[in-house]
Amino acid sequence: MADPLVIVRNLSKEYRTPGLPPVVLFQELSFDVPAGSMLAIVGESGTGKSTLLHLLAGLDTATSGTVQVGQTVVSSLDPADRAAFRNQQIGYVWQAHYLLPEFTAAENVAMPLLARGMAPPKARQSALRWLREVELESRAEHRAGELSGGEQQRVSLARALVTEPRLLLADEPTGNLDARTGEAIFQLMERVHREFGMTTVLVTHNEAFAQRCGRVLRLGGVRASRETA
Ligand SMILES: Nc1ncnc2c1ncn2[C@@H]1O[C@H](COP(=O)(O)OP(=O)(O)OP(=O)(O)O)[C@@H](O)[C@H]1O
Repeated sequence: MADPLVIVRNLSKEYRTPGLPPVVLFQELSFDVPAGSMLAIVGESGTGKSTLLHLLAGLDTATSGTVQVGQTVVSSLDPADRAAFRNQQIGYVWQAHYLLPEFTAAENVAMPLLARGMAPPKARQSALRWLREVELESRAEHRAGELSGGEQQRVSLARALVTEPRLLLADEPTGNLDARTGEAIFQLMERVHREFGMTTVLVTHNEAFAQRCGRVLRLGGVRASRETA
């Protein structure tokens, strides 16, 4: 078994609003994600799947417990260091892909590299390479707003991968797509995982996709049960 890339220990998350009962998402959750593996997070709506992904990415802070990615204890970073950690180590595929519709596919994919200060021609070259990987090079010069939902999700995947992150996090990447397009996106993620050994954690409502990941973490109420993770 490979060394863990992600180590989660005793992670709890609850929301407290004065005058309202606390919302407890999960308590004392502990699991590892071995380097090079693919983990699905499943569970009913509202059980905290997106919140857990946010905690892994350092987009949110836990009530207690720790999240470590590689040598970085994400849960103890200040906000500026968390942002730097995300830019350097995390690729994130959002459910609503958040592409900039007026910019071309290539420009959208290049953006994380430009944000790092890479020279535009070099960033463009990498963007085109990743658009080729997601089989969308022919649409590189089309505005994102002109692409179909499935094509936009492929651009979003290329944008998440262009920085060659250590960890790919995807929040229901097939959620808004028809079954055939969802299958194509999932196959693409499987291929990236296989060919690049990309450690991948994805949230899905699709049990068949979850089983294909090999490792499943099921969230349910205040108790999170581990199946094969
Ligand atoms: N600031 C907040 N205050 C109180 N409750 C919150 C707050 N933010 C999120 N929640 C609650 O936390 C719960 C978990 O939300 P989350 O989006 O992580 O669930 P999910 O499992 O990803 O759901 P879905 O499958 O519907 O996307 C929800 O019930 C939500 O209302």
